[in-house]
Amino acid sequence: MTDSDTLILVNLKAYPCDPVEIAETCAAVADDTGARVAVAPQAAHLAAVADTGVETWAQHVSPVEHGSHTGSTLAEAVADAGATGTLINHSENRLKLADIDASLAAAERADLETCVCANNPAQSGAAAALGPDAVAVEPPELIGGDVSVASADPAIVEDSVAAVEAVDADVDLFCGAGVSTGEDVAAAGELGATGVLLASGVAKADDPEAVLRDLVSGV
Ligand SMILES: O=C(CO)COP(=O)(O)O
Repeated sequence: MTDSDTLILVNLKAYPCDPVEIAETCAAVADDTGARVAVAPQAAHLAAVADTGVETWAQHVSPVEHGSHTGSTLAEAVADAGATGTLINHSENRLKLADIDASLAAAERADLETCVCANNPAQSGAAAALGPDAVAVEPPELIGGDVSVASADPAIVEDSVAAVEAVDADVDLFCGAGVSTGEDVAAAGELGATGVLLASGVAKADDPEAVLRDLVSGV
């Protein structure tokens, strides 16, 4: 990838890492290099992560408005905590079609950038039809593994780029699963992705800063 707008989105899932330490590292690497690096922590950590100055995303927003929705993740609350974007329909938090649509509406109401996750090219095209800012294709069988989607199954990325482009050329295509090196980021870019999602490569790393510096070298 050669575009400094390329997004490297670090999803901390529910890993037992220090979200603020990782956020500070991401902010420092982004400042030093001009790369776009964002962190998606647990909802309860959003404000602390956003306070570091790093671009902050939620992992999910609920398909609800203000009201009687105990246990929900309200888009407006996520935005108040400092998030500027949100994942929707992650492989580990799948939603029904109508709920993806309503979560997108909630995120848009709160002025959050949106990325809907998908398993494969057909789902990528379907997700694009709902009008998010981006779709992220992440084959579930490669999530958490050592081999990047871009090398294990490049056709999934290329076909998803084409499927999204055919539906709405304004929607970006990101990819994820097994991404952990600058080479992986560069390979994703060559296939047409304009961002990567990753988790274990940073959240479980002994030296997250070294991994992040390598990752941004592929932008
Ligand atoms: O699910 C992912 C990011 O949202 C990918 O996870 P890994 O980077 O651990 O494969």
